Amino acid sequence: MNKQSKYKAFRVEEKDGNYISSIKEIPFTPLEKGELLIKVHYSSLNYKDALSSIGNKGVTRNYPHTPGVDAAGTIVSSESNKFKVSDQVIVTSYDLGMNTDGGFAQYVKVPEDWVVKLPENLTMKEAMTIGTAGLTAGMSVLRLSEIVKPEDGPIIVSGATGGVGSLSITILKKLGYKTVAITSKETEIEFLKKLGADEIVLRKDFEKMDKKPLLKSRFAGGIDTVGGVILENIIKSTHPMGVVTCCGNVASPKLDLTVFPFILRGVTLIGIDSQNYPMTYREKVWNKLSKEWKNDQLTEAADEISLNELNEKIALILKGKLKGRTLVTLEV
Ligand SMILES: C=CC(=O)SCCNC(=O)CCNC(=O)[C@H](O)C(C)(C)COP(=O)(O)OP(=O)(O)OC[C@H]1O[C@@H](n2cnc3c(N)ncnc32)[C@H](O)[C@@H]1OP(=O)(O)O
Ligand SMILES: NC(=O)C1=CN([C@@H]2O[C@H](COP(=O)(O)OP(=O)(O)OC[C@H]3O[C@@H](n4cnc5c(N)ncnc54)[C@H](O)[C@@H]3O)[C@@H](O)[C@H]2O)C=CC1
Repeated sequence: MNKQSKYKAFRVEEKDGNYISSIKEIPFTPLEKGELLIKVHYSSLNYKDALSSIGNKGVTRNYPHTPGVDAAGTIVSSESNKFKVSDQVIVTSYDLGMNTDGGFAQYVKVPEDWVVKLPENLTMKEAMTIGTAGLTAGMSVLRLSEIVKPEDGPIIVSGATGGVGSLSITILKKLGYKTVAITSKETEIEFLKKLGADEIVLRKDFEKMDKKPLLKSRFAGGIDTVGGVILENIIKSTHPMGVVTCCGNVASPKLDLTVFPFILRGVTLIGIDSQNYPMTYREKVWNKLSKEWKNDQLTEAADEISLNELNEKIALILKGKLKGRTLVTLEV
């Protein structure tokens, strides 16, 4: 690698409290022991990247910064004993795209401990169609399936047209669960049915605040990606001994609940944290995503954009207007 050379990145800068993004040329910095330099072929857009790009200090403390919690690429330089030059790898979460420059760039520099070998049955493009959203969906379904089985009843999924929601529906379908998808997008009902949703519930009918501590029990479980009143209503509508996973806060980080769903119905609430998910489980989920959970439909439906188009898509994801997955190609 020529020390003088630079690489392109989608860079967010802070100017007088405003956060401005543009494509910049960044100089390479030397690798430390245990680090890898990866030439990124694909990244993908996750909600967290949008938060990073608008200056959410809970995600990124210091700017200038390159967002992108996902990257798939080829190792071009290695100071690691675990990986060698030419290995094809995936990096998702840990600190990538948060306070470490992320995947919206032609190169990323990461510690070896964050890296997963690309599973045999996945291309880099497929891996990034899955990305952090798919890993989170996989973790959610895996945890849920340890407690409730398909014969226990339907599973409700919120934020169903989004990255985590849509991938959750496809995995649940593969495992034989009946699914109920919550969406505000009446135009996407066919999309959700094609993914495998058995029933659609409109968001406006599910986000009404109800002071009652329990609602009629309707679902064996839930995969919630939005938080707030929708998560409250899912928990209050879950069957005895059912389970709800919680990973997101696009609607709200708040929960206003009583203990009754937990102590009168034995409902379990499971928090999902993909960022620090241990490597052993991470590899297990990636292997399932590459084999029995693999879904070609979403790969085909994914939108593919370049770094130049990121700003436009970030504005849409923040408004809840994106559907499925958005791949970012760094291939030239
Ligand atoms: C792909 C994944 C996702 O999409 S996750 C969802 C998107 N992410 C977010 O919305 C992040 C939101 N985070 C925040 O808004 C803030 O971090 C906060 C409100 C949760 C906390 O901010 P605050 O300023 O109140 O906390 P401190 O920085 O003072 O920290 C307090 C305490 O918590 C620990 N902590 C902070 N952030 C995290 C984190 N992301 N994961 C785990 N732990 C966290 C922090 O280390 C402090 O503990 P201490 O023992 O004192 O070090
Ligand atoms: N805990 C973890 O490890 C992870 C958490 N997340 C979180 O999960 C959530 C979903 O992430 P993605 O699927 O990447 O985002 P996304 O933008 O692709 O999907 C969000 C979905 O929620 C819907 N939505 C938006 N605003 C809403 C509202 N007010 N009420 C109800 N629905 C609303 C959108 O229409 C969309 O269908 C985000 O909060 C993200 O930060 C994502 C990945 C990992």
